[in-house]
Amino acid sequence: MDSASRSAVIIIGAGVSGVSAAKVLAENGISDLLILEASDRIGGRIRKESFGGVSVELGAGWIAGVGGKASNPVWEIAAKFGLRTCFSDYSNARYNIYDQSGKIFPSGIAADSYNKAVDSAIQRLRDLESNCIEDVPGGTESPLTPKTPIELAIDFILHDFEMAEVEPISTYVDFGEREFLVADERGYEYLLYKMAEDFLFTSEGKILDNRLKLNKVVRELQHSRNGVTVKTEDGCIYEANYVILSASIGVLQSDLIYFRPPLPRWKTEAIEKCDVTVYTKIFLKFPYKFWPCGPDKEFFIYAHERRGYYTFWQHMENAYPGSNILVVTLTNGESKRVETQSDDETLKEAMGVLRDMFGPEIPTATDILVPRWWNNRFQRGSYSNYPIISDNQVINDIKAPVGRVFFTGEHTSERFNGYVHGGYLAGIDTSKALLEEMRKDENKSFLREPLLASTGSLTLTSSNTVSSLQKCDVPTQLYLSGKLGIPGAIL
Ligand SMILES: Cc1cc2nc3c(=O)[nH]c(=O)nc-3n(C[C@H](O)[C@H](O)[C@H](O)COP(=O)(O)OP(=O)(O)OC[C@H]3O[C@@H](n4cnc5c(N)ncnc54)[C@H](O)[C@@H]3O)c2cc1C
Repeated sequence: MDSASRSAVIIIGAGVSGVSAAKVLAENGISDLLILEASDRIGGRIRKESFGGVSVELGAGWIAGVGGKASNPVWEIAAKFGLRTCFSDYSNARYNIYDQSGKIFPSGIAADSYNKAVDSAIQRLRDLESNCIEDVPGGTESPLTPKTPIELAIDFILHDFEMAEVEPISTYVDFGEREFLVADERGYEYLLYKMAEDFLFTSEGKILDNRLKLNKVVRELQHSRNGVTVKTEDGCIYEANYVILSASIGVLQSDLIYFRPPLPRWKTEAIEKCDVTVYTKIFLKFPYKFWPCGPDKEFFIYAHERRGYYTFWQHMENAYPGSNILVVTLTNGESKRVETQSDDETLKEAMGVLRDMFGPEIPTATDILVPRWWNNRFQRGSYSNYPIISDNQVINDIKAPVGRVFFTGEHTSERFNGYVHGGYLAGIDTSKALLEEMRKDENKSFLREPLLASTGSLTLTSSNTVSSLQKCDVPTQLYLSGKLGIPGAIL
């Protein structure tokens, strides 16, 4: 059992933000770091699994935001390491809408419904901006409120999928509107291993460095001006000068991690204000194809009177020809509902929908994979979703450090929250902010040397500042009196 070993920085979580944060620290000479990850693998919400003979992505699947003026950094890393991807063309999805009797809606009706839904969404946005209505699901009834199955299906596509959002999204504005599906047997997570290789000891594709500790569920963070003590579920205690916490917004909203002293109110209020989207991709394997194939048929939609009921479908023939796999995406309420039932029940429902669309003769899927992001206590959802009209203070408060605890993760990315590149860039930003803080701390310790020398007790160096302070009463008093060290106002 590890007990009270002390590091310069402990990073909690080895998703993309934790790994990118650690890499920046290592590149800046902070090799005395420790990564504590709750699960038995790195990657977090980037996660592949073998299914039906291929590698499927349970979490992030697309590199979103490609082809614009600026280059998406994740796209650059993918290109550098030759990750296999496949362009996703959503533009025809709205012309592949099936009703419950298996008929495809004529393109004119589909186009009219789509335009109506866009008008409705724009109107709603304007109303929200002028504070006419509260942003509640279902909102106020208007003639444009979706009611029929096709309207509900399009409304779902518009609002629950980023590809058809009506308000501009920084990812697409900055990096471009194209999206590429990762279709690589090594998985999207391969990029994380390649990033880790730069600063952790690896051999034959495995990370063997003991600065990465898996299966370490952090349950308590005790923080003070002197440092941070981290307690894990298995009873281990780690100490550090600083902590970077990359757990998701859903985890921060849960009671998994106990802060001592508790986080200040401005922090907890901001954390509560951010919504969590649950987004679930259900994979189904069939003995043979019975759906139309081809690039313009990759995505198809099922119109049902229940909004979001097995609405959005994708075949995997473009990514993995011959795989005979379909993917259906559920969100929020439907995701949570399905997470609580057995996979057999889910299979039955999905088959009912497919038989509506393609007839009673189609074969039953031979295998099903249902990820459970909501019930995963290390995730509690899929990604952050700030209110459309949100004030910048919320996100600033979410990412602001509390004393020696720094926060990172996709939810702390002002422009790209919800995306892999958001997590990646957030990790870099947080580490840069921490390095800046460490530099300030170092300068302060340099300034206080003559003062401390006059006490005749000890001289602090930048590397041992915090641990020495902990051991010595006199400088601790000076430190706590606010004359030295980090400002008292932080806590
Ligand atoms: C189903 C789904 C689909 C998505 N699709 C896309 C997509 O197509 N494109 C895209 O760009 N993005 C997509 N995303 C979002 C993207 O995956 C995330 O934005 C990104 O991976 C988040 O990275 P992160 O490092 O912020 O968090 P995480 O990946 O969640 O990393 C945090 C890590 O902290 C660990 N942790 C949590 N609590 C503790 C604890 N107490 N102690 C120790 N460790 C802890 C977790 O196990 C995890 O490994 C999707 C996400 C999901 C779930």
